[in-house]
Amino acid sequence: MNDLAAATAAPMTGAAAPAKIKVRDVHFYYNGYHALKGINMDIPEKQVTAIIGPSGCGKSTLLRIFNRIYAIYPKLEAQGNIELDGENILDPNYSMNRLRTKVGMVFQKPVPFPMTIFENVAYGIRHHEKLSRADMEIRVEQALRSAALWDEVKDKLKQSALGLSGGQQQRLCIARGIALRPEVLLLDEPTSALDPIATGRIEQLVEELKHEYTIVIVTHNMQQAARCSDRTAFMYLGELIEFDNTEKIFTKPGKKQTEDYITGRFG
Ligand SMILES: Nc1ncnc2c1ncn2[C@@H]1O[C@H](COP(=O)(O)OP(=O)(O)OP(=O)(O)O)[C@@H](O)[C@H]1O
Repeated sequence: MNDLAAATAAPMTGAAAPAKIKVRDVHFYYNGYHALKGINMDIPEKQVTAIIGPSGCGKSTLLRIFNRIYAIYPKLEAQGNIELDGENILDPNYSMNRLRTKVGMVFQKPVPFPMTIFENVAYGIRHHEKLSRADMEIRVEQALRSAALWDEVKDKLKQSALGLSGGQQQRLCIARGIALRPEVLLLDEPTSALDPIATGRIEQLVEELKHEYTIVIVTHNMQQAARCSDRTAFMYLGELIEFDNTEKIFTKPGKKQTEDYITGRFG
Protein backbone atom coordinates (compact mmCIF):
# COMPACT_ATOMS: atom_id res chain seq x y z
CA MET A 1 0.00 0.00 0.00
CA ASN A 2 1.47 3.41 -0.91
CA ASP A 3 1.43 6.34 1.53
CA LEU A 4 -1.65 7.93 0.04
CA ALA A 5 -3.64 4.69 0.11
CA ALA A 6 -2.52 4.05 3.70
CA ALA A 7 -3.60 7.53 4.74
CA THR A 8 -6.99 7.10 3.08
CA ALA A 9 -7.64 3.72 4.71
CA ALA A 10 -6.53 4.88 8.17
CA PRO A 11 -9.33 5.42 10.68
CA MET A 12 -10.04 9.01 11.61
CA THR A 13 -8.66 9.90 14.96
CA GLY A 14 -7.01 13.28 15.48
CA ALA A 15 -6.20 11.91 18.92
CA ALA A 16 -2.90 11.65 20.71
CA ALA A 17 -4.38 9.46 23.49
CA PRO A 18 -4.50 5.68 22.97
CA ALA A 19 -7.71 4.34 21.45
CA LYS A 20 -10.15 2.73 23.88
CA ILE A 21 -12.58 1.82 21.11
CA LYS A 22 -11.59 1.08 17.52
CA VAL A 23 -14.42 1.19 15.02
CA ARG A 24 -13.59 -0.62 11.80
CA ASP A 25 -15.73 -0.54 8.67
CA VAL A 26 -18.98 -0.59 10.60
CA HIS A 27 -22.26 -0.77 8.72
CA PHE A 28 -25.68 -0.87 10.32
CA TYR A 29 -29.04 -1.88 8.87
CA TYR A 30 -32.56 -1.29 10.23
CA ASN A 31 -34.60 -3.96 8.54
CA GLY A 32 -32.55 -3.47 5.36
CA TYR A 33 -32.22 0.33 5.68
CA HIS A 34 -28.52 1.23 5.49
CA ALA A 35 -28.13 3.66 8.43
CA LEU A 36 -24.35 3.56 8.96
CA LYS A 37 -22.01 3.33 6.01
CA GLY A 38 -18.48 2.16 6.65
CA ILE A 39 -17.57 3.99 9.86
CA ASN A 40 -13.90 3.96 10.90
CA MET A 41 -12.79 5.84 13.98
CA ASP A 42 -10.63 5.56 17.07
CA ILE A 43 -12.24 6.78 20.28
CA PRO A 44 -9.51 8.04 22.62
CA GLU A 45 -9.28 6.77 26.16
CA LYS A 46 -10.28 9.07 29.05
CA GLN A 47 -11.36 11.87 26.81
CA VAL A 48 -14.74 13.19 25.74
CA THR A 49 -15.75 12.45 22.15
CA ALA A 50 -18.81 14.30 20.86
CA ILE A 51 -20.88 13.06 17.92
CA ILE A 52 -22.72 15.80 16.06
CA GLY A 53 -24.68 16.06 12.83
CA PRO A 54 -28.17 16.78 11.51
CA SER A 55 -31.18 14.80 12.62
CA GLY A 56 -31.25 11.28 11.21
CA CYS A 57 -27.53 11.17 10.30
CA GLY A 58 -26.94 8.12 12.53
CA LYS A 59 -25.48 9.58 15.74
CA SER A 60 -27.66 7.58 18.13
CA THR A 61 -27.35 4.45 16.01
CA LEU A 62 -23.57 4.62 16.27
CA LEU A 63 -23.69 5.25 20.01
CA ARG A 64 -26.09 2.37 20.59
CA ILE A 65 -23.82 -0.07 18.80
CA PHE A 66 -21.15 0.61 21.39
CA ASN A 67 -23.19 -1.31 23.95
CA ARG A 68 -24.97 -3.57 21.45
CA ILE A 69 -28.33 -2.45 22.71
CA TYR A 70 -29.78 -3.01 19.21
CA ALA A 71 -29.29 -6.74 19.71
CA ILE A 72 -32.53 -6.90 21.72
CA TYR A 73 -34.50 -6.01 18.57
CA PRO A 74 -35.01 -8.39 15.66
CA LYS A 75 -34.08 -7.43 12.09
CA LEU A 76 -31.33 -5.04 13.13
CA GLU A 77 -27.88 -5.92 11.89
CA ALA A 78 -24.41 -4.55 12.52
CA GLN A 79 -21.41 -5.47 10.38
CA GLY A 80 -17.74 -4.74 10.91
CA ASN A 81 -15.64 -4.68 14.05
CA ILE A 82 -15.80 -2.62 17.20
CA GLU A 83 -12.81 -3.36 19.35
CA LEU A 84 -13.01 -2.46 23.00
CA ASP A 85 -9.56 -2.90 24.49
CA GLY A 86 -8.70 -5.06 21.49
CA GLU A 87 -11.73 -7.40 21.64
CA ASN A 88 -14.54 -7.26 19.10
CA ILE A 89 -17.77 -6.49 20.99
CA LEU A 90 -19.87 -7.30 17.90
CA ASP A 91 -18.73 -10.90 18.14
CA PRO A 92 -21.75 -12.85 19.49
CA ASN A 93 -19.34 -14.66 21.80
CA TYR A 94 -18.55 -11.38 23.57
CA SER A 95 -20.76 -11.62 26.63
CA MET A 96 -23.52 -9.02 27.00
CA ASN A 97 -23.09 -9.12 30.75
CA ARG A 98 -19.43 -8.26 30.44
CA LEU A 99 -20.23 -5.51 27.97
CA ARG A 100 -22.81 -4.00 30.34
CA THR A 101 -20.23 -3.77 33.12
CA LYS A 102 -17.66 -2.16 30.85
CA VAL A 103 -19.96 0.23 28.97
CA GLY A 104 -22.63 2.31 30.72
CA MET A 105 -25.34 4.29 28.96
CA VAL A 106 -27.40 7.34 29.89
CA PHE A 107 -30.40 8.22 27.75
CA GLN A 108 -31.93 11.48 26.60
CA LYS A 109 -34.82 11.38 29.03
CA PRO A 110 -33.96 10.51 32.61
CA VAL A 111 -35.79 7.31 33.52
CA PRO A 112 -35.36 6.59 37.21
CA PHE A 113 -36.90 3.34 38.41
CA PRO A 114 -40.01 3.80 40.57
CA MET A 115 -38.10 3.01 43.76
CA THR A 116 -36.01 4.85 46.33
CA ILE A 117 -32.99 6.94 45.42
CA PHE A 118 -30.74 4.39 47.14
CA GLU A 119 -32.33 1.44 45.35
CA ASN A 120 -32.01 3.12 41.97
CA VAL A 121 -28.25 2.99 42.33
CA ALA A 122 -28.03 -0.32 44.21
CA TYR A 123 -30.31 -2.22 41.83
CA GLY A 124 -27.83 -2.63 38.97
CA ILE A 125 -24.95 -3.44 41.31
CA ARG A 126 -26.93 -6.34 42.80
CA HIS A 127 -27.29 -7.88 39.37
CA HIS A 128 -23.55 -8.09 38.94
CA GLU A 129 -22.05 -8.34 42.41
CA LYS A 130 -22.84 -9.64 45.87
CA LEU A 131 -21.98 -6.90 48.36
CA SER A 132 -22.59 -6.67 52.09
CA ARG A 133 -25.01 -3.96 53.21
CA ALA A 134 -22.10 -1.81 54.43
CA ASP A 135 -20.15 -2.19 51.18
CA MET A 136 -23.28 -1.45 49.18
CA GLU A 137 -23.80 1.77 51.15
CA ILE A 138 -20.24 2.81 50.37
CA ARG A 139 -20.67 2.02 46.68
CA VAL A 140 -23.96 3.93 46.43
CA GLU A 141 -22.45 6.93 48.18
CA GLN A 142 -19.40 6.89 45.91
CA ALA A 143 -21.57 6.76 42.80
CA LEU A 144 -23.80 9.60 44.01
CA ARG A 145 -20.75 11.68 44.91
CA SER A 146 -19.17 11.06 41.50
CA ALA A 147 -22.41 12.16 39.87
CA ALA A 148 -22.35 15.36 41.98
CA LEU A 149 -25.68 14.46 43.58
CA TRP A 150 -24.73 13.24 47.06
CA ASP A 151 -25.12 16.53 48.92
CA GLU A 152 -28.59 17.04 47.53
CA VAL A 153 -29.90 13.56 48.33
CA LYS A 154 -27.93 12.24 51.30
CA ASP A 155 -30.78 12.97 53.73
CA LYS A 156 -33.49 11.43 51.57
CA LEU A 157 -32.01 8.23 50.21
CA LYS A 158 -35.16 6.33 51.20
CA GLN A 159 -37.47 8.67 49.32
CA SER A 160 -38.75 7.94 45.83
CA ALA A 161 -36.45 8.97 43.00
CA LEU A 162 -39.51 10.21 41.14
CA GLY A 163 -39.61 13.20 43.50
CA LEU A 164 -36.30 14.56 42.19
CA SER A 165 -36.08 17.37 39.64
CA GLY A 166 -35.29 16.51 36.01
CA GLY A 167 -31.66 17.55 36.39
CA GLN A 168 -31.31 15.53 39.59
CA GLN A 169 -32.94 12.53 37.94
CA GLN A 170 -30.44 12.72 35.09
CA ARG A 171 -27.53 12.84 37.55
CA LEU A 172 -29.12 9.87 39.34
CA CYS A 173 -29.12 7.98 36.03
CA ILE A 174 -25.46 8.88 35.61
CA ALA A 175 -24.81 7.64 39.19
CA ARG A 176 -26.59 4.41 38.29
CA GLY A 177 -24.29 4.01 35.29
CA ILE A 178 -21.16 4.84 37.25
CA ALA A 179 -22.08 2.49 40.10
CA LEU A 180 -21.18 -0.50 37.92
CA ARG A 181 -17.72 1.02 37.47
CA PRO A 182 -17.79 0.98 33.70
CA GLU A 183 -14.82 2.09 31.65
CA VAL A 184 -16.87 3.77 28.96
CA LEU A 185 -19.85 6.05 29.48
CA LEU A 186 -22.23 6.69 26.58
CA LEU A 187 -24.44 9.76 26.85
CA ASP A 188 -27.27 10.11 24.33
CA GLU A 189 -28.32 13.77 24.37
CA PRO A 190 -28.25 13.76 28.16
CA THR A 191 -29.30 17.38 28.58
CA SER A 192 -31.94 17.83 25.90
CA ALA A 193 -34.74 17.61 28.49
CA LEU A 194 -33.00 19.91 31.01
CA ASP A 195 -32.94 23.64 31.74
CA PRO A 196 -29.71 25.65 31.31
CA ILE A 197 -28.69 25.37 34.96
CA ALA A 198 -29.13 21.60 35.08
CA THR A 199 -27.39 21.39 31.69
CA GLY A 200 -24.42 23.31 33.07
CA ARG A 201 -24.13 20.89 35.97
CA ILE A 202 -24.12 17.87 33.69
CA GLU A 203 -21.50 19.48 31.44
CA GLN A 204 -19.34 20.21 34.46
CA LEU A 205 -19.81 16.63 35.57
CA VAL A 206 -18.74 15.31 32.16
CA GLU A 207 -15.59 17.41 32.45
CA GLU A 208 -14.84 15.84 35.86
CA LEU A 209 -15.74 12.28 34.87
CA LYS A 210 -13.47 12.17 31.86
CA HIS A 211 -10.46 11.77 34.14
CA GLU A 212 -11.76 8.30 34.96
CA TYR A 213 -13.95 7.31 32.04
CA THR A 214 -13.91 7.31 28.27
CA ILE A 215 -16.98 9.35 27.39
CA VAL A 216 -18.92 9.48 24.12
CA ILE A 217 -21.71 12.03 23.94
CA VAL A 218 -24.30 12.54 21.23
CA THR A 219 -25.57 16.08 21.15
CA HIS A 220 -27.66 18.37 18.97
CA ASN A 221 -26.16 21.29 20.78
CA MET A 222 -23.02 22.44 19.04
CA GLN A 223 -22.07 24.81 21.85
CA GLN A 224 -22.22 21.83 24.17
CA ALA A 225 -19.90 19.80 21.95
CA ALA A 226 -17.53 22.76 21.73
CA ARG A 227 -17.63 23.31 25.51
CA CYS A 228 -17.21 19.84 26.85
CA SER A 229 -15.54 17.55 24.29
CA ASP A 230 -11.93 16.96 23.32
CA ARG A 231 -12.76 15.39 19.95
CA THR A 232 -15.74 15.91 17.72
CA ALA A 233 -17.10 13.61 15.05
CA PHE A 234 -19.34 15.11 12.38
CA MET A 235 -21.73 12.68 10.70
CA TYR A 236 -23.93 13.16 7.68
CA LEU A 237 -26.32 10.69 6.02
CA GLY A 238 -24.84 7.69 7.79
CA GLU A 239 -21.22 8.58 7.07
CA LEU A 240 -18.48 9.93 9.27
CA ILE A 241 -17.43 13.06 7.44
CA GLU A 242 -14.80 14.40 9.81
CA PHE A 243 -13.35 13.51 13.20
CA ASP A 244 -10.76 15.72 14.81
CA ASN A 245 -9.85 17.90 17.76
CA THR A 246 -12.94 19.79 18.82
CA GLU A 247 -11.19 23.13 18.50
CA LYS A 248 -10.18 22.35 14.94
CA ILE A 249 -13.64 21.16 13.96
CA PHE A 250 -15.18 24.40 15.22
CA THR A 251 -12.54 26.84 14.03
CA LYS A 252 -10.94 25.25 10.98
CA PRO A 253 -12.97 22.27 9.74
CA GLY A 254 -11.35 20.33 6.95
CA LYS A 255 -14.53 19.53 5.00
CA LYS A 256 -17.06 21.87 3.47
CA GLN A 257 -20.00 19.83 4.80
CA THR A 258 -18.69 20.22 8.35
CA GLU A 259 -18.24 23.94 7.88
CA ASP A 260 -21.74 24.32 6.43
CA TYR A 261 -23.20 22.48 9.40
CA ILE A 262 -21.36 24.28 12.16
CA THR A 263 -22.02 27.64 10.59
CA GLY A 264 -25.73 26.81 10.48
CA ARG A 265 -26.04 26.63 6.69
CA PHE A 266 -27.92 23.35 6.92
CA GLY A 267 -29.18 20.87 9.48
N1 LIG B 1 -35.85 1.62 14.77
C1 LIG B 1 -35.62 2.11 13.55
N2 LIG B 1 -36.17 1.54 12.46
C2 LIG B 1 -35.93 2.00 11.21
N3 LIG B 1 -35.13 3.07 10.94
C3 LIG B 1 -34.57 3.69 11.99
C4 LIG B 1 -34.78 3.25 13.34
N4 LIG B 1 -34.09 4.07 14.17
C5 LIG B 1 -33.48 4.97 13.35
N5 LIG B 1 -33.76 4.74 12.05
C6 LIG B 1 -33.26 5.51 10.91
O1 LIG B 1 -31.85 5.45 10.89
C7 LIG B 1 -31.31 6.73 10.57
C8 LIG B 1 -30.39 7.17 11.70
O2 LIG B 1 -31.16 7.40 12.88
P1 LIG B 1 -30.52 7.91 14.24
O3 LIG B 1 -31.58 7.91 15.27
O4 LIG B 1 -29.27 7.16 14.50
O5 LIG B 1 -30.12 9.41 13.84
P2 LIG B 1 -29.68 10.61 14.77
O6 LIG B 1 -28.57 11.29 14.04
O7 LIG B 1 -29.40 10.15 16.13
O8 LIG B 1 -30.99 11.51 14.73
P3 LIG B 1 -31.61 12.50 15.83
O9 LIG B 1 -30.61 13.60 15.97
O10 LIG B 1 -32.88 12.98 15.16
O11 LIG B 1 -31.83 11.72 17.07
C9 LIG B 1 -32.49 7.66 10.34
O12 LIG B 1 -32.74 7.74 8.97
C10 LIG B 1 -33.63 6.99 11.05
O13 LIG B 1 -34.86 7.27 10.43
